[in-house]
Amino acid sequence: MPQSPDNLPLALYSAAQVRELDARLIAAGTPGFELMSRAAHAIWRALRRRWPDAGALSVLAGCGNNAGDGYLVAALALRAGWRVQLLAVGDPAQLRGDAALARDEAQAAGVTIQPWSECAALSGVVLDALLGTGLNGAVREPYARAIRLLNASGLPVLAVDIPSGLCADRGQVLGVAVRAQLTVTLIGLKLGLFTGVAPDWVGELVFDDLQADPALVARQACVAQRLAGANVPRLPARPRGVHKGQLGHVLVVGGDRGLAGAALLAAQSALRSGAGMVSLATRGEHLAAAQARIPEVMGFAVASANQLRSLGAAASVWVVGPGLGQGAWGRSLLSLAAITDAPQVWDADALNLMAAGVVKMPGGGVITPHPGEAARLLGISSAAVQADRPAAALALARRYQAVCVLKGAGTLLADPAGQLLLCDRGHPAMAGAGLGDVLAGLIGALLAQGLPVLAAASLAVWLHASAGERLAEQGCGLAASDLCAVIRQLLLEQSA
Ligand SMILES: NC(=O)C1=CN([C@@H]2O[C@H](COP(=O)(O)OP(=O)(O)OC[C@H]3O[C@@H](n4cnc5c(N)ncnc54)[C@H](O)[C@@H]3O)[C@@H](O)[C@H]2O)[C@H](O)CC1
Ligand SMILES: [K+]
Repeated sequence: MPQSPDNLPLALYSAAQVRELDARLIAAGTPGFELMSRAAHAIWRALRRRWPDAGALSVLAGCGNNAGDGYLVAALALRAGWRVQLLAVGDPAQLRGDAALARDEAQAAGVTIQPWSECAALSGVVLDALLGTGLNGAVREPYARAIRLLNASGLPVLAVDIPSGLCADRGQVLGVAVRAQLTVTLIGLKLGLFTGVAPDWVGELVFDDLQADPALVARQACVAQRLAGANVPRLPARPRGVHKGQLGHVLVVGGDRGLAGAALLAAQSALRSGAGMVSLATRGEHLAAAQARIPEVMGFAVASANQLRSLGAAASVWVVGPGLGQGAWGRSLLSLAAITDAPQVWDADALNLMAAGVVKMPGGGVITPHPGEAARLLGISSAAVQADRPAAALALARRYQAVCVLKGAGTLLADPAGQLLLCDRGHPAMAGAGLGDVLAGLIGALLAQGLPVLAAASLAVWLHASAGERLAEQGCGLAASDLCAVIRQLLLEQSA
């Protein structure tokens, strides 16, 4: 069965770190060619599991060790009775070291090496053994042409280690990339397989550690960690005698005229996620709706910062921004938040006003930008944010001395010290209105219940993405109130 996200390792590496790991394993006594042979067997197992009756394999081979993996898979397939064609996009004479050995072993097994050409007829399953972690820039010809023709062929593709053309560090397409149905990645997970645009190019992901010594792997520095398994924080167990006063008081500030829903969703989320008390500071005209929808929430009509002051003093956590708007009312309330010591979560228009230089969040809180808000906060384009999401998240965490939750497929969390976490749960159906408000309220509730800032943001992101995934896979709509209910269910499951 394909590995579920929780079966994958937690460490995410850069291309350079995986090369370091390769070198460490070789230095520790495992020959590079042995690693390559193990890689080939892992790829061949995954290929037969996914396409057991294909019977035919076309290998597109480059000139590095990624190609070496491909040559050895071609030999395994031929020995298993499959029809095999190996098309060399680069000059096979350029192969060096282990890759040259692999080429020679393939030829000895009867594999015929044909030069790739535009009119080469591919058939069966195609093995992308063109480029791996050695990709060093936009894909050059003739590799680019070969990749375009492969993508246009509609044939099933297994990518060796990483789809050719996808940057192993940032998950960006460098000119052109192979769109794979299955990627078999080796020795270490690359960050670029989970961030940027990778989820649309990698397909099903299978990992094989090539029997690497776990103690040696544990010593290898990584660039990020996945939020999964042991890495997902948990709320402290509640003593039987606990009362709501010990579970924090979240103050949600937002809901300008016509924008009440966002603030209500944030308040509802904070309440459903276990905060002891939740207050909503909003426009007076919204109070009736707020009380009707969530009677447990204490609603307060505030017209200016002065009316917010006493309310704010009673709160242990502020969630500022949902439906705040960027007018005088929102600016007035935000100016008080900016001088408040309580831990804060700034979202939506609070971030836009901060990007405009109106105010700055006190350090030590959480900012939750989507790529557009992140772009405004960094003064760059959204495309630039998406082109290097890890760098954007880390830059925002440093600039605002806050935990940055950079939302989107493969949500990233960065802290000012440079720690980077990635959540690979979620679902495309989550790209909708209101879900950011639910996340902001959820982070506030977990902060209010005593989790440290990064832990609260991490658990919230994981719960939010897992709940969205569970609802979407059940074919349910993603109404924010349904999401709150599943988040509560997940919290109960976690504490069971
Ligand atoms: N023992 C090991 O090291 C193992 C490695 N594994 C596989 O090896 C690749 C990494 O191999 P490497 O030789 O470092 O690089 P690549 O094969 O990815 O590519 C180098 C090759 O590609 C050409 N090239 C680089 N950039 C471009 C570009 N922009 N356009 C065109 N061509 C480019 C370059 O000239 C070289 O010819 C790793 O991914 C694994 O698949 C084994 O899996 C495990 C053992
Ligand atoms: K590849």
